[in-house]
Amino acid sequence: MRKKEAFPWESVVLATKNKGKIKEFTRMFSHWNVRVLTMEDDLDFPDVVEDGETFEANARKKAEEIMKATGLAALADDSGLEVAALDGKPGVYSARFAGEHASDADNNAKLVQLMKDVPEAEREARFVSVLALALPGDDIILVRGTCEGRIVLEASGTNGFGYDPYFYLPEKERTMAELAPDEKNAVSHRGVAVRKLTAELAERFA
Ligand SMILES: O=c1nc[nH]c2c1ncn2[C@H]1C[C@H](O)[C@@H](COP(=O)(O)OP(=O)(O)OP(=O)(O)O)O1
Ligand SMILES: [Mg+2]
Repeated sequence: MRKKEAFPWESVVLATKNKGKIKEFTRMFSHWNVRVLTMEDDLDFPDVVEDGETFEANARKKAEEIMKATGLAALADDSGLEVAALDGKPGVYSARFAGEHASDADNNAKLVQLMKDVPEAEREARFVSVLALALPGDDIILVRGTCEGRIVLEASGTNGFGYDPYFYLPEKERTMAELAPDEKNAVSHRGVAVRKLTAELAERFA
């Protein structure tokens, strides 16, 4: 059996309302020595306004507010898609690209609309995930993971969430939504960030 990763607290609460993220974190933390709680557990879970201009600012805000409300170590993820031909958009506005209450389908439709006249060779994009782990007290750890790919105009695959069906990974010759959960975690922005967080915790709390 795989050795459990050390975690300095007994529990961690996932400071997110995104079911796709919850699935991915739960899977990645299954070999951590920690109890993972979510908004489904009976916790005080306030709505956090994401008004920061950077992934770091929003991740920090989500983690700190949920840590304060629950009294538990809280892990937040602020993530999104940066498209080169769109000057890095939608970036921190990825969840609200097509409007305040936009669905993944609405956001993807807007992406395809804006990308359809961009030559295929110029469709580079990257996913970014910034994780903030707010520890009880004032301590906070921030890490950033990225994943490079290309935008495609036709959806492929049904795994994952968000922009995954339109995000093609040249080295895998598949979209993110065509990868199995463990394959996604091995290459994704979120997977990269989780491994950085593991290393940081090992260094600080060895
Ligand atoms: O692996 C991913 N695969 C596809 N799309 C992704 C991914 N990671 C982030 N994304 C997109 C979804 C959403 O449009 C935005 C995140 O927005 P973001 O505010 O961080 O998350 P959210 O509002 O869904 O949940 P919450 O803030 O409660 O964590 O980027
Ligand atoms: Mg959000």
